[in-house]
Amino acid sequence: MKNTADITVLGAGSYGTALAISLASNGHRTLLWGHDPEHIENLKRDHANEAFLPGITFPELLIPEVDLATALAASNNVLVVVPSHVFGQVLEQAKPLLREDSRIVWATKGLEPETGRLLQEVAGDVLGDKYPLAVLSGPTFAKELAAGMPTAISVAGTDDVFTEDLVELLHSPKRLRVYANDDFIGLQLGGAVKNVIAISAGMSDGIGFGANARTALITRGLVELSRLGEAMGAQTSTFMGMAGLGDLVLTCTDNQSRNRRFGLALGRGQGVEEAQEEIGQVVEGYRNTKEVYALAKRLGVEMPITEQVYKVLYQGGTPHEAAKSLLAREKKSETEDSE
Ligand SMILES: NC(=O)C1=CN([C@@H]2O[C@H](COP(=O)(O)OP(=O)(O)OC[C@H]3O[C@@H](n4cnc5c(N)ncnc54)[C@H](OP(=O)(O)O)[C@@H]3O)[C@@H](O)[C@H]2O)C=CC1
Ligand SMILES: O=C(CO)COP(=O)(O)O
Repeated sequence: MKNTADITVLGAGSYGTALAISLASNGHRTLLWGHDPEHIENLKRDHANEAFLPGITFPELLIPEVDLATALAASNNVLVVVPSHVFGQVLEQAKPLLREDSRIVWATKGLEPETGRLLQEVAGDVLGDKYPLAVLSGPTFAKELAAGMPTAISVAGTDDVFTEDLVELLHSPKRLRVYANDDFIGLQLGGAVKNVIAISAGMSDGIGFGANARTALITRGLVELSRLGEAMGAQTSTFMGMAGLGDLVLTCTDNQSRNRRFGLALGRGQGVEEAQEEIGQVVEGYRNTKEVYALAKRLGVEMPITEQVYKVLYQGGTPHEAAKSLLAREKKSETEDSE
């Protein structure tokens, strides 16, 4: 009995812990696995994750676990919440320890480094097509979720029963609305591209531009996301929902976003490395700008904001030059799609 759980969460950083708190608050026994034994000892001792979510006490049903085999044997529902650059590696580690009936969902937002593949492709590559897969995506700052503040999120995947079960596990009439969605690709892409646009919004504010510029970036960022989504087989209507417009507005406008704060620092003249170090947590958009830009080029999709963020992060461009280039673009119709 001791080792059974309703769900196991892999990744004991800010978002993995917040989701584990939310699930346990819903009355589900939740194992939270992390790879650092000292960190997990601290979680057990403090009944809180003081390193990532200070001051938030764990519900009783949240159990920190350091042994991956124990964590994966405890439940067939496995929620992966590690940064995208270690996603494949963590699945490789998990693979020999999974159960026959395991089902895998992730809340990681990003693409695979170097290849730019969607995480569904990475999961398929590592695990084959035996396990149901799903993704959670939407505007959800870890701290607010963990504090039980009202939040909404979307879930989509390969298996309707799994998607519905995830809605049941996560949904709370008091705190968390969970929308089922059938656009697996769109939800993943929205979560990756919004990080890049949040960096651009941060840069704009860091330079000292105002609400007009920020809003223009969000709006045209949404157009870039929709164009890329269309080229990849997503449903463009998805991007008017939680994983598109929702997450863009959240991360482009609020300083809880690490991607936005990273952009702010760059806009104020800090270097890329210094800005990342100062944030001290994962800034998915840093790596993912490279992947999103490469993907857009490969598919022939025009993404001028993404291109400018890429130039600042990887080609020595400055935020001022990026702004100048965007403003100096050819005049065009707002609804024109190809240019
Ligand atoms: N925070 C948020 O509000 C939200 C985050 N997300 C997404 O969730 C994902 C995780 O982000 P978040 O929790 O915020 O990041 P954090 O930086 O807060 O935490 C990342 C965690 O992953 C751990 N980790 C790193 N490498 C490995 C590994 N190889 N095996 C196991 N664990 C590892 C880190 O451990 P260590 O510290 O030891 O390196 C750390 O505990 C990202 O893709 C992010 O975009 C999505 C929505 C909201
Ligand atoms: O994805 C997030 C909120 O939905 C978190 O954003 P950051 O990774 O920019 O902090």
